[in-house]
Amino acid sequence: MLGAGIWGTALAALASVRADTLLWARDAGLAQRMRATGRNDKYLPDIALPPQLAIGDDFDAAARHACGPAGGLLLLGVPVAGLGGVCASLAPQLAARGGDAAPVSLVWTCKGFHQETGKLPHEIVQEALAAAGLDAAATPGLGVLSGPSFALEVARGLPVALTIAGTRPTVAAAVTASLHGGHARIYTSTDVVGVEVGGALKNVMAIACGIADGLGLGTNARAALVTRGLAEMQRLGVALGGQADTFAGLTGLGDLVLTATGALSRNRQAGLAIGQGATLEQVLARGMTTEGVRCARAALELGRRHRVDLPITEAVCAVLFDGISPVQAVSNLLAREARAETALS
Ligand SMILES: NC(=O)C1=CN([C@@H]2O[C@H](COP(=O)(O)OP(=O)(O)OC[C@H]3O[C@@H](n4cnc5c(N)ncnc54)[C@H](O)[C@@H]3O)[C@@H](O)[C@H]2O)C=CC1
Ligand SMILES: O=C(CO)COP(=O)(O)O
Repeated sequence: MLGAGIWGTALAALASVRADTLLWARDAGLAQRMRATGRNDKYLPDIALPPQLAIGDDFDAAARHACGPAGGLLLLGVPVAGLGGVCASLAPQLAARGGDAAPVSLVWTCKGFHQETGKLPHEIVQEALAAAGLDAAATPGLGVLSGPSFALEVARGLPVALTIAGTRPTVAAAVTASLHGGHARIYTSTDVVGVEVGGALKNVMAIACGIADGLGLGTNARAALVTRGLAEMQRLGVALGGQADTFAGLTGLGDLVLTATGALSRNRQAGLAIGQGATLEQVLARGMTTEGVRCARAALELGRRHRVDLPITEAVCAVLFDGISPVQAVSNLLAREARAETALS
């Protein structure tokens, strides 16, 4: 597992029950403390890490751990902003593998789009590997792991269901072998785009729901935002090549409901604070990974490029970046023309 934030640490602990697992932290001090105390004091201070989980700060050693002749699974626990850099750093290890080596799978867990270009995570990964000179034959099986999963609950051993969408069957098999069982259930999919769009946009919708709740608009308003937010996620996902059905699943509706309503969501917390009068600067100063803030503008731009109407995303962007008050944004949404309740048009 590359990345020892809250999600990377929780997933690595889970994987270590079934597979020989090494967790890489870029912060050498954190890695050292985790080894010494058996806890990640920065991200998961109340959780005792399993003693069998290996922890290190040597990136190449971590990459080698999963890239040996016997094959393996590289799970990436970094946010979208770190995805391309980590993949570029992995390329030499992947390129050095012999043609007869067993398959390696490269699976990311981030939820968002590239902040400036709007690229989806799989595009960022493919471009980073190609730019680092990796040819198609050496490119590992790729996949995205997503679904409703607050890291803290997973780390506490509570039940969770996740979906792996991969480019090859070996990817789903590797993730299932490492994570399925006990309190974690793994479903498989081939819809990488649908899973990625769901994961990215549900964060924007969670900000919208947080804003509405922060304003005290009530549970009717929240239900309306969840439902029409899902329609928005599905419209953009289908326009980008995803499958409509995916949005009714764990990585669409499931993660949307969790994030839009669950108190542990950082995106929802950001929206709540803004609805209660905080500024974006104040919210960002808390230093929490809030992918919905990072990718909302890119989502809107993707919608424009593909002629997809994204009114809730537009309202969130107006509040976050254009100085529109939350009250005004809600009133703009309500003032839209009456229309048929369809998802895809
Ligand atoms: N926290 C959660 O419950 C879940 C989070 N996710 C997703 O997982 C991703 C990571 O989120 P968290 O673990 O929650 O964040 P976090 O803030 O707890 O940890 C982020 C980790 O990535 C590292 N990192 C940050 N920027 C980097 C860069 N440029 N290069 C290399 N490493 C970098 C940090 O050092 C840290 O170890 C996000 O995209 C998030 O949406 C997905 C499912 C659940
Ligand atoms: O993706 C998540 C749960 O599935 C975590 O959501 P937040 O990033 O809003 O905390």
